Amino acid sequence: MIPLRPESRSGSVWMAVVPVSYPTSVQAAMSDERFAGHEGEDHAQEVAAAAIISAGSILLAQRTYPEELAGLWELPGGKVHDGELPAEALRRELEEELGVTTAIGPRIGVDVDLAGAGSDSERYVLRAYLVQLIAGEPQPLEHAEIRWFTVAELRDADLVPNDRVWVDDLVRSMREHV
Ligand SMILES: Nc1nc2c([nH]c(=O)n2[C@H]2C[C@H](O)[C@@H](COP(=O)(O)OP(=O)(O)OP(=O)(O)O)O2)c(=O)[nH]1
Repeated sequence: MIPLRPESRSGSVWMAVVPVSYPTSVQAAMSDERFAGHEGEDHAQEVAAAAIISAGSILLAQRTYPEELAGLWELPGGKVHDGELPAEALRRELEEELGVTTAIGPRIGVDVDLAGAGSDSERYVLRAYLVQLIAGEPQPLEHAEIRWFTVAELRDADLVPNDRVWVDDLVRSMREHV
């Protein structure tokens, strides 16, 4: 069985979570990303990843491919398609990968350059967003497994290499959402 929401341990209530409104400045910054970089040759496609944090734990997903990443843990998410906003793409990916409805919040951590993430010659940049679960019970629809990690477990986890730079930022957010 998949360990589900960490609140089942603490007994606190999850189902009452409602979408949050983010400040206009945050929304504007997120919208602007669709147009960022289109001027020059330096344009990078985005991979959007979700930091789903609750009761001091974070939901990670175990990759099945490619071979060098199989078995490692990542934030669920995926590539932003042409014409999509990052938040739209992330909501779509989380519906596809976990079967949940989500609200996408502000960015967390630094941008990570992904060398050769695609089969094409595109450059990719990986970005993480704080995300709230709105409806549905997360399921591993496209991953080997999903699991809630405590701070200690996250520090010890076999993360995909690119995500390791985010650990301190994730821990800070986990401590704010206890
Ligand atoms: N989703 C996700 N991808 C990550 C993370 N860290 C990291 O290096 N990546 C890399 C792995 C992949 O090279 C790329 C994202 O690919 P993906 O396979 O998740 O995205 P996707 O579903 O849209 O792509 P595709 O397989 O359909 O082409 O970013 C992370 O935390 N989450």
